[in-house]
Amino acid sequence: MMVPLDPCNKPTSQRRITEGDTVVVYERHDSMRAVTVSAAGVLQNRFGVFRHADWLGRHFGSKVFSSGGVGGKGGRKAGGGFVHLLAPTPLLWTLVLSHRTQILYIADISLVVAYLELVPGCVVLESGTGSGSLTTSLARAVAPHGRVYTFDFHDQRADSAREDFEKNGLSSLITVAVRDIQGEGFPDEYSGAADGVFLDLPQPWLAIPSAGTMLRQDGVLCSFSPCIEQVQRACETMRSCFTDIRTFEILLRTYEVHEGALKSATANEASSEGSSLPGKKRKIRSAGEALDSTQTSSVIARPCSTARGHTGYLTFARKSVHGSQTGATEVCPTS
Ligand SMILES: C[S@@+](CC[C@H](N)C(=O)[O-])C[C@H]1O[C@@H](n2cnc3c(N)ncnc32)[C@H](O)[C@@H]1O
Repeated sequence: MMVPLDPCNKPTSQRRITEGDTVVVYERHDSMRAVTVSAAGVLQNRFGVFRHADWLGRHFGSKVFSSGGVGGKGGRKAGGGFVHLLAPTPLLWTLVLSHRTQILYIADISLVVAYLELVPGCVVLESGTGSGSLTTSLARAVAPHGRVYTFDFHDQRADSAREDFEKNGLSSLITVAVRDIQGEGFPDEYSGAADGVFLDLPQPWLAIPSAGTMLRQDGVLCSFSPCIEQVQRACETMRSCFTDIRTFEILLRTYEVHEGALKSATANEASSEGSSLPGKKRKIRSAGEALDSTQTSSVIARPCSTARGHTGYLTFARKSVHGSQTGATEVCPTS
């Protein structure tokens, strides 16, 4: 049985792994992969050899040890490598899915879900489907009674996305169709029925009039574009039947959190080291410094040296009763 991402199913803590489930094998935050569990399956990684048979019946979230370090089911011997077996939530799925296209990541996805005001029961139209990264989070937001209708003009991408949704138990929430949305617009049958429309297309301005027709009054459109020229052109088109047009760029700063030996220091010294929690007295240690009696082990958070930079611009607009603004459109950062 597959493990649905549908949040209305049992909480992850109550679910046990069975044959055919997709699990996210987690080594660390930047090293994980999706694995389909089969009784005869074996996973080999830098931590050793893991037999899927040892995973069956365990709760999602379990820590499991490699065969070399396993003493019976669930047992542990010193030196055995381990991984965690996590349920494929939309967040994790975005990190492990196979990239058939560029995808949206969780920072942009979070803003999309919030700004489209998605709640259970909503109807969302999306194009293009791409690798289904955003679609998976849209589905969770509208579950259990809502629906995501997603369109891509590329047959194979549509097929692969459909297979992924099926595997993740999302078929009841997502319909995938092949259609040239820039050329033909969204199907008439959804006219006025969409609570939200999302576009990740090379020429979104071609699909915006159709998006306006699909949205219910007050519904929200979002267009994702990597280039500001595309944003400018999309905004110009939106002005005829949308209001409250706003563009955002999300630049995410992540921190590495790890344990280390620390030396006594004042708050000022600590902030010059780039530590978080300003104003609190804490202990720090420079690299290579020897341990002394003032040092303790503590958790350190530092900004990652490689931060993910620009992904794209998210432009949101609300369908208005009386659109048709005049004048030129200019997109520039607010001060
Ligand atoms: C960047 S990908 C979308 C990625 C997606 N947002 C995700 O998070 O996985 C853009 C997709 O738009 C599709 N596409 C491009 N032009 C299209 C059109 N005219 N109609 C429908 N889909 C189109 C492409 O085939 C591609 O799969």
